[in-house]
Formats: sequence, C-alpha cells, structure tokens
Amino acid sequence: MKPESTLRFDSLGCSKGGRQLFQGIDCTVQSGHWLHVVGANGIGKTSLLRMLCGLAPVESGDILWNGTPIRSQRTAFQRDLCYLGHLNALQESMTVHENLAFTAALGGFVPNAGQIPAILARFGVGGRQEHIVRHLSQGQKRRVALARLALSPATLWVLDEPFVAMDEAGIGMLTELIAQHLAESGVTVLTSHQPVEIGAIPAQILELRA
Ligand SMILES: Nc1ncnc2c1ncn2[C@@H]1O[C@H](COP(=O)(O)OP(=O)(O)OP(=O)(O)O)[C@@H](O)[C@H]1O
Repeated sequence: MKPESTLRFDSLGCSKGGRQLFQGIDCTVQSGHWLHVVGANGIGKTSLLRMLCGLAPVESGDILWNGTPIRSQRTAFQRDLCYLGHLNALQESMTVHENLAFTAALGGFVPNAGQIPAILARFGVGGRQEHIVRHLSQGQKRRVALARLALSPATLWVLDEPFVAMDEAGIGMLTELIAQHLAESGVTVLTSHQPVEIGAIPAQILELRA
C-alpha cells in the first residue's frame, strides 16, 4: 500500500498566449480516487496536467500535494509522480526491454529477472521484448509506454489521453492497472475524450469550460 495522499487544486487558473484558459478551479482528490478532466479541444486539459507535473509554472491559485504547495517541494513531489503525456517518451533505438529497464533505473528501482517480461506479457507485448521500439506499431509503442506505469513506485499517476491508439484489450488492461493502483491507495488524474470506467470506482469529473 502507498501512504495516504491528497491532491488539491486551490482556485487554480491558467492563461496561454495572453488568453485566460480557465480560472478558479477548486478540487480535491484523495488516495484511492481518480479525477477525469474533461472539456472541448483546446480548453486547457493538457495545460492543467503540465502545470500539475511541474512542466509549466502555476500562474494563479495553487496546487497542493499533501497540504503543501508543489512549488515548495519539487524534488519530493517529483518522486511521488508518474506522468505520461501525449508522446510516449520511449528511446526509439533501444529495445522494448531496455526501455523498461532504463525507466526502472531512472526511478532508482532494480526489477528482478522475471519482472519486466511479466509486465510486458501483461500488456500484450511480451513477444516483442527484444524488438527495437522504432519497429513497433503506434498501439504497441503506447502499450510499452503504459507498461512503465506497472514499474513505477509513484503514488500519483497523471495520464494525458492514455487510451489513444489502444485497442479494446489494451484499454481493458490499462483500466485494470489503474484500478489496482487505486486499490493500493494511489491517485490518478487523467484526460480522455471517451467515457472511462475504472472498475466500480466512480470518477470525479472536472469539466473545464471557457
Ligand atoms: N505555448 C503556448 N502559447 C500559446 N498558446 C498555447 C500554448 N500552449 C497551448 N496553447 C493554447 O492553449 C489552449 C489549450 O491547449 P491544451 O493543449 O491545454 O488544450 P486541451 O484541452 O488539452 O486540448 P485537446 O483536447 O485538443 O488535446 C489551446 O488553444 C492551445 O493552442
């Protein structure tokens, strides 16, 4: 189990290119729960996720992790965070197995011999372990990228459109993995233009509006 955690947006606002995207967002997500950020194309969902991950500064309001603004606990917060953006962030010239081993090493984690093969098999890419990532299909690359979640010790998963390019089986595997994460007291924030069901755990919906 992971430690009990709380994510809070406190009167959060964001503008881009001189245009206000959203403001006054208040929301709290506790351990074991997930937030589905929804809204029209271009409304600011990715911008919100990027602020949450520290890839863009918080301009107005605050983001608090366990009661403390993330800006004043950068290193500790990054340790608690796993972010998967639109891009898969895989090393294209490395093998599938090498990519996962690399991710684990970055997180200071040494998987045992059977762990990476088991995770890849779970994500339906077990037979591709020694393949160079460049030679995989888009959906296979997405599966490898998402398989990294299973190696992450992070409490907070932030996933931008994780279901894009996934077939039905892939969607099933990912929702199962998120459900397991929540059952272990994890927290997940995701965007998706499609309806999402994570087991029987109801979504907290945050709808961004112009
Ligand atoms: N660096 C930037 N400078 C100016 N405008 C930007 C910048 N980055 C993003 N934007 C604009 O901010 C708005 C919000 O973009 P964002 O990617 O957050 O939307 P989104 O809700 O995730 O959209 P989608 O559903 O299409 O992925 C868009 O209109 C985008 O063009």
